[in-house]
Parts: sequence; structure tokens; C-alpha cells
Amino acid sequence: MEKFIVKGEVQLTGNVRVSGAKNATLPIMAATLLCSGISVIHDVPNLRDIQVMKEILALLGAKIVREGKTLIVDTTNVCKAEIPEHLMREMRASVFLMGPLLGRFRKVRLSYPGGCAIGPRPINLHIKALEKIGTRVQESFGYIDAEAEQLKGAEIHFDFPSVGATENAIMAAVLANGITVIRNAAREPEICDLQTFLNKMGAKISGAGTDTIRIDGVNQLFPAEHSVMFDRIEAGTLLIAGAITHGDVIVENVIPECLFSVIDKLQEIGAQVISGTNYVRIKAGELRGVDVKTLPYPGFPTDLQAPILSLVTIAKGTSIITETIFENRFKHVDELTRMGAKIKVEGRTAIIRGVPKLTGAIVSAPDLRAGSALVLAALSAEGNSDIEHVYHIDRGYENFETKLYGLGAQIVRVKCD
Ligand SMILES: CC(=O)N[C@H]1[C@@H](OP(=O)(O)OP(=O)(O)OC[C@H]2O[C@@H](n3ccc(=O)[nH]c3=O)[C@H](O)[C@@H]2O)O[C@H](CO)[C@@H](O)[C@@H]1O
Ligand SMILES: C=C(OP(=O)(O)O)C(=O)O
Repeated sequence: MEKFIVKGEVQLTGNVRVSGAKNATLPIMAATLLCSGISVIHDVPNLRDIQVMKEILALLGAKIVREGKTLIVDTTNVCKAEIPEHLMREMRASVFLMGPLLGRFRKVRLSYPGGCAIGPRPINLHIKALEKIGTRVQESFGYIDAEAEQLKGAEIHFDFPSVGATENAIMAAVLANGITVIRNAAREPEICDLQTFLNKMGAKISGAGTDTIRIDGVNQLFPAEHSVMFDRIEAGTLLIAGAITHGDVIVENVIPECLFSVIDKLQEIGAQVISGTNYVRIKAGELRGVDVKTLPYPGFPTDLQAPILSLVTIAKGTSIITETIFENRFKHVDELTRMGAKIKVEGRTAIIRGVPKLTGAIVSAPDLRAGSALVLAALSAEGNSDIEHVYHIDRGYENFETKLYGLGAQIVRVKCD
């Protein structure tokens, strides 16, 4: 087990480069299974979830080599379409393997995916989409068996714009006969990145980034080379780190348009935010309370709800944060309370009364984003803090402490019992 020891009351300054996106890399890695051959993926972050995806692909028969930030994935010898439970449980993104394996082998056997404990995360929308394009899905003894003699293009309408279900449906439909149209699709930028990669493989997909995606099925796909888009959640976290420490931080390697809802909220809180072609600079002003509601893209991302909640704990006045995507994503609240924050949770809403300053404490990261939120709180607090269970943070932030250290933070990773 490892923990961070963080010295508080620092002011972060300087430039930091954002890594490639975990949430774009994972479906793209899964998509390499759709054909035989060697695909090359650049700007792949070195994260625990990526390691798990590599293990799963290797177990299915792929050969994967990492050269710096590049992954070379050879799917020539992939012959299995079955994923054991212990690997499925490691992360939510394991469910992305359903669509590509069905596309390539017309059958797949796997169990329910795991991931952060942030509320129930059913896969009914994934299954509904696969059934629509001609898959028979059976569940027994904790396993899901999906099989299709032939995948047929279909009209799919999602009750909710699920990111993962949209990505799975696209990956299953690319090799189907005929045209598939997905309505009320998720519009996240990572879906556009997946579309770009699949089109480089020879797929015919259009509409990603809107709520209607059209897939013209093709007979065969080919390996491709692609650079993964930047991690907009990491970028948002680093911008909030600048704001909470009253610093001056330039976050590089971003597309500012993808961060619009975050930039807008930070300006409302009182920060000065300047965007360039591939960077965003934040200079903190006097922080004031705001209301935030998480929503599917282009709304404010649920993955930045915990970090922004840390920020408003020291903003003047009252803030109201409403989490509409996940049912149980306020686990950082108890830990922030240990640091002197004044927060009341009522159902899916947190009401935060700003205090002038947080105080350092021993706290535990309950999940990935809650963990990064605690690190941000610790950077601004008076005194030192210990953040335990950093393995959660390692799932989604590449070299988190090194990047913060480069901005002037005093943060060390130490082994603990
Ligand atoms: C690897 C990855 O890309 N993860 C992201 C992805 O997760 P993920 O793809 O799991 O998120 P979804 O958009 O599917 O989930 C959103 C909501 O829909 C519900 N739902 C989803 C699928 C389903 O079949 N049935 C159902 O009810 C979920 O329980 C949740 O309440 O989008 C989330 C929402 O932006 C982000 O927080 C995650 O970081
Ligand atoms: C919830 C997250 O990821 P996942 O869907 O992989 O659990 C996240 O990145 O905040």
C-alpha cells in the first residue's frame, strides 16, 4: 500500500502537459481486436487500467509491446473470446471488449465489469444495443454469453446517452450487415476519437459528437495507427489545482473547446481563465460559491464533480453541487469534513458552506476522482495531509505527484502498511 504526504498552503505555478486520455485509450485498445494485424497507438498513458486492458488482450492472444508512450498491439493470434471473472472485475472498461469480440468472432463470454464504487453501474443498455443488431444474450452463474450468427444493422435508441453503451454499440456494428443508427447517443469527445480510429481501420462511421451516429457496416477492417486525444478530466483536475492553490498554471496539450463547461464554471467561481490554441491558463482570483450540476457532455463532467467540490469548500458563500449521473459519488465528503469542510449531503445534492481555510488531516481516497479531489484539498490546506489508498488515483492519473511536484507542490509517495 502507498500513500501521499502532501504539504499544504502551496501556490502552484508553471506549465504542465496533459497525458493521453484513459477513457479514449481503453475503447481504442479494445477496438484493435476487430481485425488481425498490428495497430499502433500513440500517447497512451501509463495507468493501472491500461495495464489491465493489456493483460486482457494478452490473455486473448494478442502481443503487446510498449515503447515509451506508444503501444504496438498485434492481434494476429487472437483466437479466444472469453474473459475470466477476476480480470472483468478489475475495471468498468472491461465491458468494452464485448462489442469488438462479437464483431470479430460472433460470440463472447464474460462476466459483469467492476470499477470504482460510485453507485450501481448496470449494462442493460449495452445488452439492449447488442440484441438490436442480432445478438442472443444469455446470463447464467454470473457469466454473460453473447452470440450472433449474423450481425444486422438496426435502429438503436438509448433511454440515456451512456458513453460505454454507445462505444460498444459502435464497435459491434462496424462489421454488421447494413446500416446501424444510434439515437440519443452519448456525445463525449472520446467517442469522436474512437470514431476516428475505427474509420482509419476502414469503418464507415459518421455523427460522433452528435446524438445520432450512423454506421455503414463493412466486411473487413485493417490495423491502424492513431494518437489518442488528451485527457480532459486530468486537464480539468490540474486547472482546479491551480485555482484551489491561488496559483498560476498553464495546462498544455489540450483542446480548450472540449473543456468549455469546466472553464465556464471556473470563471464563475472567480478564476481568470485564458485559452490558447492548445493550452488553458488559470490564474486564481477571489473564489465565490457556485452551483454545479453534472450532466452528460457537453454538460459539466461527473468525473470532475469531486475536484470542483474540493474547490468550493474554500469559496466564499454557499455552493450547491448536484450529481445526476452516478448515485453514490459523494464519498469524498466525509474525508473533506475531516479537513474542516462544511458540507451537508441530501440525496444527490451536496450543500457546501465555504470556510476560509481547510486543515491538513489523514484521509483515505475512496475512489479515483475522490482521491484526486483530496490531494487538491490537501495542497490548499493548512499543515500536512496523508492521502491513503493512492492506488485508486493511479487508475486514472499518469505521474500525478510528479506533475504536481513540477508545479511546485511538495508531495511524496511513501509505502505504508
Ligand atoms: C471508461 C470510461 O469511459 N468511463 C467513463 C464512462 O463510464 P460509463 O461508460 O460506465 O458511463 P455511462 O455513461 O455508461 O453511465 C452513465 C449512467 O448510465 C447508467 N447506465 C449505463 C449503462 C447501462 O447499460 N445502463 C445504465 O443504467 C450508469 O449506471 C450511470 O448512471 O462515462 C462516465 C460518465 O461520463 C464517466 O464517469 C466514466 O469515467
Ligand atoms: C469513473 C471513472 O472511470 P471508469 O468508468 O473507468 O470506472 C472515472 O474515470 O472517473
